[in-house]
Amino acid sequence: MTDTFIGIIGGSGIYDIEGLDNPEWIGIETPWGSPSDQILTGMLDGVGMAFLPRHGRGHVHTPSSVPYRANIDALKRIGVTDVISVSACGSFREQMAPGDFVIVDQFIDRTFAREKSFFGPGCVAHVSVAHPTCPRLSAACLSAAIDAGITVHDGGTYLAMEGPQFSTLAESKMYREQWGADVIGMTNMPEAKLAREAELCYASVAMVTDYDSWHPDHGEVDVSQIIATLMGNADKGRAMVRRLPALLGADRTPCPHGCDRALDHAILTAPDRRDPLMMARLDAVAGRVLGRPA
Ligand SMILES: CSC[C@H]1O[C@H](OP(=O)(O)O)[C@H](O)[C@@H]1O
Ligand SMILES: Nc1ncnc2[nH]cnc12
Repeated sequence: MTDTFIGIIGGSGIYDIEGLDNPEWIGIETPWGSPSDQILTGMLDGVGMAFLPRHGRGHVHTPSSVPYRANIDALKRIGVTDVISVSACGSFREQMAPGDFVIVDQFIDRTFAREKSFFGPGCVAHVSVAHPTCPRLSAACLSAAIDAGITVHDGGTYLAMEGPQFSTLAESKMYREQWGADVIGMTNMPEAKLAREAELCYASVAMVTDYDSWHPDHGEVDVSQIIATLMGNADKGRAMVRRLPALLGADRTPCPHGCDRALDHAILTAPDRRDPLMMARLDAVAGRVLGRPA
């Protein structure tokens, strides 16, 4: 049994969370560089909480420039056990309307200009992301959203695009009609893959802000509309977060789905061929299986 420590990665429009006991912004450096910002830590109902604004306060990072590896490493390094992404997304489904939440359970990764792994030459590893989100953590998010009176959809496929431009009409139609995606955003990949490599449970709560560009009755997406929808629904996000500690509890049992043991059989590089510099960089992410430097 360990202590639950919930990490929230706040997306566009979410740069702070309220209501923490003993709140403190702390600066963390990682072998992968600086995270997007300092991390706000504190307690909520007796459970440790950490909040990291994905784009930084003041929104300085584009979806491509977000330091995804540093963000996940920093959360792991301070002891976070469960990471919840709260993001804005466009919807490909009539019934997933602006203001609704979607508990994402699958991804199509169309990003191409980002570092996608902690591993590499000198320490090669392959983890499974067949089920990229944690069912236990996702179920807690679903319950929290329902308890908060939010219209929430249980499951959905998130298409992660590179951006920063929104999709063309042809792309929007293809993702929706041929590829079966339900929502679209620019940030949950490689974040989810990196969380799996770091043996962190990861859930994605996506708030629908628009119908992208496919919908005949809605104009094309624009950023002011997205931010207006986000601001108009910010209380919902806060209400959901407030309920999470009670649902997850302070004492954490091992993940029944194995998220916290994802590296058990993943590392291929023979111990005597491992690069010591890589080993040092992986101290937080893979220390459980590689051993931590003395
Ligand atoms: C604000 S418009 C597009 C921008 O919003 C979403 O960010 P996040 O996922 O961090 O909430 C989307 O992915 C784009 O990065
Ligand atoms: N339509 C959209 N496409 C990509 N990212 C988004 N974030 C919010 N709405 C979006």
